[in-house]
Amino acid sequence: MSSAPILDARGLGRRFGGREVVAGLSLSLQEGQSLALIGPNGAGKSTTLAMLTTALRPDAGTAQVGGFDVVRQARQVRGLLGVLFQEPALDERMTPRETLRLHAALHRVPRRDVAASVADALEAAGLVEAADRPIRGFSGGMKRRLELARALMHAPRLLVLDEPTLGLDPQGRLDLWGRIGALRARGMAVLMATHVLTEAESFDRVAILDRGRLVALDTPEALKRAHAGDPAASLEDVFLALTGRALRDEAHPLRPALVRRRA
Ligand SMILES: Nc1ncnc2c1ncn2[C@@H]1O[C@H](COP(=O)(O)OP(=O)(O)OP(=O)(O)O)[C@@H](O)[C@H]1O
Repeated sequence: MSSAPILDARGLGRRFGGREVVAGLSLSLQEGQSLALIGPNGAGKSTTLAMLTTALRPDAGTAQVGGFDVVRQARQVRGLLGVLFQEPALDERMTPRETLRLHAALHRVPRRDVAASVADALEAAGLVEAADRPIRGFSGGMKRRLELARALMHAPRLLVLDEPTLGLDPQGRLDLWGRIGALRARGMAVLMATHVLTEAESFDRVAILDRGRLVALDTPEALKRAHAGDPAASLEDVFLALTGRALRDEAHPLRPALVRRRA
């Protein structure tokens, strides 16, 4: 049981309006490992994460988290996941304390533990002083820290991040990376989709997605050796070698994904 993967997806697929957006996608992740999903806009990264986190029903294949099926056992799956979506998901009229209390209630944290667990999360997020102020006036970095602390409150076994540093200033990015790095060092499994290839470099394995298909999956070093012929190459070079197209390293501020509503 201990060697069972925390995440196991086989032949996952999804269509929108007859168009295959994700096709035949298989990947797995062991406890304590990290996997970065990279690919250009529209490659299917967010759709993949939405299926793996039970937000979207796959129309082909299967996926399990901790041995639970993402479609038939969605509630158990959600209990094992901490998720940071691409688009901030906070009610800005609420305060951090209210937000964390609500999360504790939704995840059935025992009543006697709620105050301590909210206090720990506020401390971890560096939001003790701002705990009772409406989120509305917070910086992007403060909101992200709150979302991360909330995602970790129910001690998830797998943290799923969709473009976690999108929209953050350099200091906010650095701060968030420090936090995610510390979690990885403590053995939390992390699955992340990103455009920022330098952020994927430090992950145990990198999956390259292009037009909904997995084109390579290996350690960053092995990908560079095999596809760019040079261990000093960048993941950008690997993507270019595999697809013949460049992949921009910078997150675009006006990406359509930010304004699109997912069905
Ligand atoms: N609800 C939807 N309805 C119709 N098409 C969709 C929907 N969601 C995603 N798509 C389409 O599926 C394709 C993959 O989108 P997805 O958001 O998964 O890609 P991505 O790799 O995450 O890109 P980005 O980095 O821009 O978010 C895109 O062409 C997108 O327009």
